[in-house]
Amino acid sequence: MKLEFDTDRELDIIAIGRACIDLNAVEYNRPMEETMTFKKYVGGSPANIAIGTSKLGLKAGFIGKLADDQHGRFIEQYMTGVGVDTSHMVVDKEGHKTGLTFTEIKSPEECSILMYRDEVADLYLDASEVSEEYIKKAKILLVSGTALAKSPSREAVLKAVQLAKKNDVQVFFELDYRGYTWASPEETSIYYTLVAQNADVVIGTRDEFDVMENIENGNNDETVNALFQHSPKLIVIKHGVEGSYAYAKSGDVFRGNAYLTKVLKTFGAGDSYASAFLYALLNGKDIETALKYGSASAAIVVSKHSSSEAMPTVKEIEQLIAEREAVTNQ
Ligand SMILES: Nc1ncnc2c1ncn2[C@@H]1O[C@H](COP(=O)(O)OP(=O)(O)OP(=O)(O)O)[C@@H](O)[C@H]1O
Ligand SMILES: O=C(O)C[C@@H](O)[C@H](O)C(=O)CO
Repeated sequence: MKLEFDTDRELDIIAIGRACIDLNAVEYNRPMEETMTFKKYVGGSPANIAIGTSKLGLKAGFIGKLADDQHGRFIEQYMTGVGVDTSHMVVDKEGHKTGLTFTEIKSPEECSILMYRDEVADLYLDASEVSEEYIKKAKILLVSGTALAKSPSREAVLKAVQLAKKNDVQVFFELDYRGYTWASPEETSIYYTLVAQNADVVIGTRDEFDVMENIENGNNDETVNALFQHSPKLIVIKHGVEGSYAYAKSGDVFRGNAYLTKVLKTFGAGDSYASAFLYALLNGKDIETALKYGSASAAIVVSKHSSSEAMPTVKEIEQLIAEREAVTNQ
């Protein structure tokens, strides 16, 4: 099964949401309390996906709000440098700051993030800063769930979704749940459900779908059956190193296996997976193949230090898939 896209568009994907800074522990395999040095990268799930898809040769754009400071300028320069169209990244004029994420790498299995996101510029994106002319240039609008956490960013995203639907831009919703910015589980569930029901494709971890449904230990079949009553035609549910499942509205279910690797840290897996999954779908690959691209891309990123800078090339992804298939076929 393949997804069809309008080929007559200037951009492949526009991501909307946060572009921030990751500060990744340089001395890893120790707790944050003992970590003295951090390396700076661009971060924020939708920014990572825009960077990842751009490195794979897609034409990616971004809608977001940056702080009017050195960090904001670093993000804009980095994203432009890797080929992302930053023409719709607006600069905040009210003194809001860049979101920071410190990452703790205690061991390859035990990683966590510590977010500083009070009064961050990205959540001040205003609906008036979302342009229909820009959105209609894209094949895909990629929405990050965290951008729904607070107004005015929430309304900006809802407007972007409305404009995408009006202009036949496919809406991909990455649940991307970061508890820190949300007021309550009920509020998250309401906005996640609203956007998921209006999306064409929904991607998230099992835990994130539980957040959407405001339940514990949810069941994939029940989740997808409920969403298939609405707009979605494809739903991807990720289970970490256990792999992922893609459910199509037709009833087909595809399994994506993780590629085991020497893991340095686990964060960045989801964003690299989404980038390569999108790349493969946009390049006419079937869903089974797209799952392999996503898993291979994630395996490469979890073996490296960053999320954004470590995003692989198509050649690296295809090489990893070919190597693993050669071993399996022996
Ligand atoms: N330890 C691992 N080794 C190899 N591949 C992995 C590992 N963890 C995750 N992956 C791959 O990445 C995909 C997405 O991972 P996961 O379900 O952890 O997403 P996520 O929670 O959104 O990621 P993140 O930690 O970046 O938020 C998995 O389906 C799998 O293919
Ligand atoms: O999404 C974030 O804001 C932080 C990311 O940039 C970080 O690299 C990560 O956790 C990716 O999963």
